[in-house]
Amino acid sequence: MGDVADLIRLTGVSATGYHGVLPAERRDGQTFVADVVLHVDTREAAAGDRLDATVDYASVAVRVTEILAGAPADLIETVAERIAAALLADPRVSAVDVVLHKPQAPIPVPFTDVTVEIHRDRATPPAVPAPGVLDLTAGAGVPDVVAPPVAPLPPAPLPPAPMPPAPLPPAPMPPEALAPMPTWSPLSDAPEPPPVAPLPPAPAVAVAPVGGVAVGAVPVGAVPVGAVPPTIADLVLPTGAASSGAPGPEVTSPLEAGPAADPFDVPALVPDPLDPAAGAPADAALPGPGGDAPAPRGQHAAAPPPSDRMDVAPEAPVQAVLALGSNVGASQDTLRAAVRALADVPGIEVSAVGPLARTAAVGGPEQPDFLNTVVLVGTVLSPRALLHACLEVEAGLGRVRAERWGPRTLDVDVIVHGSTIGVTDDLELPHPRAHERAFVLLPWAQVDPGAVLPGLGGGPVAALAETAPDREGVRWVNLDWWTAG
Ligand SMILES: Nc1ncnc2c1ncn2[C@@H]1O[C@H](COP(=O)(O)OP(=O)(O)OP(=O)(O)O)[C@@H](O)[C@H]1O
Ligand SMILES: Nc1nc2c(c(=O)[nH]1)N=C(CO)CN2
Repeated sequence: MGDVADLIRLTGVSATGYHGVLPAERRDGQTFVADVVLHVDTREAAAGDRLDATVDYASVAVRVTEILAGAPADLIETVAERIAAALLADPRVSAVDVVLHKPQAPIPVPFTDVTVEIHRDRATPPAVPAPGVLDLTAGAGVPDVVAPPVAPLPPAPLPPAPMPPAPLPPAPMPPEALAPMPTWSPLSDAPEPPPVAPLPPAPAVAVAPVGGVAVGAVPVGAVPVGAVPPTIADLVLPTGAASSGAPGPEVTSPLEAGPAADPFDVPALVPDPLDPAAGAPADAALPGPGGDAPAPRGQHAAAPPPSDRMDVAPEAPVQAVLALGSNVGASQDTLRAAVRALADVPGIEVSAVGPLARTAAVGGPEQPDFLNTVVLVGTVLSPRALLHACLEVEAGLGRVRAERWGPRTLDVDVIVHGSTIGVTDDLELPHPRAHERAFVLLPWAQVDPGAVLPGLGGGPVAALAETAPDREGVRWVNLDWWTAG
């Protein structure tokens, strides 16, 4: 058998794992990808056309995934060795080649990938026992960190713009092998984990009304086992399905909408103070400390005139886009709480929630990756009132402003408010850096593929996302985190 040069090659098997020496790697996880080559004499299987006489590549893929998502190791060398050991445990395999990729490794300069590549055979056996053998020895293999209790699925690779449905992970596994992803628990890494029942498929429409949606404590990076990522079309809110109360604004591209339906339409930027319909001052629309409703429309004629265009409240709801980010604490829970808090603000109707992206930090000191998403809202608040609502939500969830672009529990930026374009001391619209931030543009383009960023440097959001310098640092963590939670 050893002299036969038959090879079974399996490439691109990926899973989120918790390997690495940095605490953030142990806490947040990242994508690991394995390519394996099995040296197997395939003649007997071919002659009899018998699967049982060869190595079932689907089982190999599942086993590799278990190891990638399994007990954390400091080194990818160790993970590669474990894979080699597990595959060589099959006596029909005379040798294995393993390439282990860590494309999101914390390397402080641009890079594409880092790999280790090993060859093991009967003469050069693996340096570690196969996981499962290892785990039977007292104390061995017990991970020293607490990782999410649910094994995360590999993040969906970024779809090429302009946004076809996100492809499934590349492993060529049959459906029955895909559904029961192994569960890894920090307390036991049992050699043969019981199969996990797949959840029902993800709902057809991933964008949910906010009111009344149950909030589950989903750990960062976790995707419900068996959940099928929604298609991009699923992520686009059907008009009118947005809010729990009055119909929400249309969430369509200004390119697609006719002039009368332009979601970026706002009244004149500098309203006639004598015209009561022209706009309310920011404070009238801001929720009070007790959550007061904004001033009823038509009752603000006596209010002082707006101080600048950012205080002009639109007559009818306009669409605004808010970008949310977090890289301190239980980020996914924080983002979930933030969306709910925004939805609770009088004058804001959340109409769509974007997918969750894990993104390398842009600017600032060295810091952990962010979780980012965008939220589309319809609002009757003025731009400044909307900003203040965002700042209050940040503060309510514990944000402390320390250093610029430093780590933060929660950041909520106003990206656009209707068609408002302007710069004041405290607010610039559109957000001055949105056009170059893939961590904003990619989730936005996912949830509204036809979106257009107005203003200088603006353009179709999907196209801007394609050239944004931080694009390579963005990975989908969870396409339906909002509805699946
Ligand atoms: N479009 C905008 N959205 C949010 N804040 C803005 C905007 N334009 C100006 N600001 C001002 O920026 C101030 C600082 O915001 P913040 O601390 O969130 O900045 P940052 O998130 O660290 O950096 P960046 O603005 O690059 O995202 C806010 O208090 C607000 O007054
Ligand atoms: N990846 C990422 N990088 C950032 C982010 C963010 O939300 N995500 N926010 C910043 C300031 O708002 C600065 N840098």
